[in-house]
Amino acid sequence: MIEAKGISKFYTVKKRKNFFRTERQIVCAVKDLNLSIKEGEIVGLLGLNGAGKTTTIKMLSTLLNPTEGQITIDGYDVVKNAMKVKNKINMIAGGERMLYWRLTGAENLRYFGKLYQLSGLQLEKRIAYLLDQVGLIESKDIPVELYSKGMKQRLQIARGLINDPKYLFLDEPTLGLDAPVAKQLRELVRSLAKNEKKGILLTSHYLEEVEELCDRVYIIEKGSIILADTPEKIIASVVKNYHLMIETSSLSVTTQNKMKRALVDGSIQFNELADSTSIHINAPFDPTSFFINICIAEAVSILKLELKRPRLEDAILTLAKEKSA
Ligand SMILES: Nc1ncnc2c1ncn2[C@@H]1O[C@H](COP(=O)(O)OP(=O)(O)OP(=O)(O)O)[C@@H](O)[C@H]1O
Repeated sequence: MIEAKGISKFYTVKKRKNFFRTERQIVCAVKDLNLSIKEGEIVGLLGLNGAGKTTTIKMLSTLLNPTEGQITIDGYDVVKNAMKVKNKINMIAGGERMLYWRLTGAENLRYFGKLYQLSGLQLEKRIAYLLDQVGLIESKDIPVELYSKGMKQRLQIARGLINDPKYLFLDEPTLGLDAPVAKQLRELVRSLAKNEKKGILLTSHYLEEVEELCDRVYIIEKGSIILADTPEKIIASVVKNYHLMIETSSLSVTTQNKMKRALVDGSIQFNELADSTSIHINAPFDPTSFFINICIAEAVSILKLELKRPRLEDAILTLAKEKSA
């Protein structure tokens, strides 16, 4: 398990005071942050620009030392045992960094494998396995500069897996990819966690991706965690607005009035159609079963039913609005 306990990071920056003088200023990028990632778990780290995500990932991946607090990976302190934990982790970033364009796909993996002291048959087997996993075996001898964006990103994934890390940090892994390629990558990420039991920390600006993949999500703001829970619970705790549309056989005024009275909290609107009525309900709870029961009791046939449930994006927008209010 990765565990961060009370970590903070302060940067010292020089600010120009006037033409002749600069003064030192302390920037607090991360403040007293607690976080954990278990094996087999996909954990999301969300926050607005400048919230402290990159700084947190850099500390978790040994690229930066925390100013305060402690991070352990399977019990090893990342500062005191940096070499030991480096073999347990790796990072995959979106975009086109971290690859050598003049080298072929296989040569890139060979180079990165050697950095992890892999060599000989063991390394060649690993390279072949990973190229096969990410669907690049046919293109292994082509220079990376001739790869498409999707191919480069798949090679990034293979590179991040070269040392068979137990924990992976994924920073915007589907950035700029077409929908089908992004979908394939999400499936691979899910399989790495569920089948290979890797612990994964994911940052992404695609909130649907986070909602779909993550078991738990941390929301970070100004360097501190303000919410930590499953996506469903975060949505339920922040957004209290469900929209239900039911199209039924034509409703009498009496039945409409009964429905109005039954809905104690929320709003209801009826639109008469040619042979039916469409009912629009806004409520701070999921009103589906409640209204189905009323329809059954009133012998009303349901022709169509659509529930628009709130999404993680709605929760993040609500939180941002609350903070700026
Ligand atoms: N090397 C640095 N020196 C000084 N300040 C820094 C440094 N790196 C980050 N910061 C500051 O720390 C804060 C957190 O930055 P960080 O890059 O961790 O946020 P982020 O959530 O990753 O943002 P983004 O989504 O824009 O990448 C910001 O105020 C940023 O300006």
